[in-house]
Amino acid sequence: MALRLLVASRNAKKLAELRRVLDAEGIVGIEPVGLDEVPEFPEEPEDGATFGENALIKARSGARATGLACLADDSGLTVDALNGMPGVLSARWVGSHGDDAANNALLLGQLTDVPDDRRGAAFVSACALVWPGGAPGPGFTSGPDGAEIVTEGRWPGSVLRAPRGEGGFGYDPLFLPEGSDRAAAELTAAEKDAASHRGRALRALAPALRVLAEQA
Ligand SMILES: O=P(O)(O)OP(=O)(O)OP(=O)(O)OC[C@H]1O[C@@H](n2cnc3c(O)ncnc32)[C@H](O)[C@@H]1O
Ligand SMILES: [Mg+2]
Repeated sequence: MALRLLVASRNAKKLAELRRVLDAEGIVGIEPVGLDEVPEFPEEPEDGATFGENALIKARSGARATGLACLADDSGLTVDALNGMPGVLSARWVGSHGDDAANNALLLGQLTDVPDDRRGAAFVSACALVWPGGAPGPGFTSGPDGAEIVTEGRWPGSVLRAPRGEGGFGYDPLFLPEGSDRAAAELTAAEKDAASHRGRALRALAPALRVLAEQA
């Protein structure tokens, strides 16, 4: 029987990306389930100082509430000219949560006077996997809600001067990946997954997911 893995995100587009990369990795014996398929549980504030801390907050609370192995991503855009911000505040840069258009407009405004050679930025994703009852073993350490592992992926690039493209979500229309002549929002889903911070973090987690699938 396949092991049920809770993929804990309230962001539908992020969730779709996580599911897509999991699918592409072809890990046999894991069945991803969404938050809408488990009984509701209270959300904990994402108040960590780093992406890794926040990813663990989400994955630990999902695992604790459901008893299922739980995967969570915490991610954002770090902009050099803003000393790494919006960073962990990316989803709520305007103050309220999850308004992509307003976040993008604010970021563009903040960078109006920043010249092209200082518009460097990177997307960062931390993916955390928490396994209740799991043994610390290859890659896993012991945490309060089970064995756990955190991986990180980075996608370097720069911030454009105007939005481009309709794909992806969040800051994708403003992000020009290094070596690309198209914005992240102009890439196909497969192109984004191959290069993105989330794709990289999740692929780094694949060996641990295979261990989990085998021992279930
Ligand atoms: O916490 P969950 O429920 O997973 O959903 P969320 O949208 O709140 O996710 P985060 O707390 O990790 O915040 C991530 C924000 O960073 C931005 N972001 C992350 N990954 C991105 C990507 O691939 N493309 C564009 N923007 C991204 C976007 O604004 C997200 O809302
Ligand atoms: Mg969030």
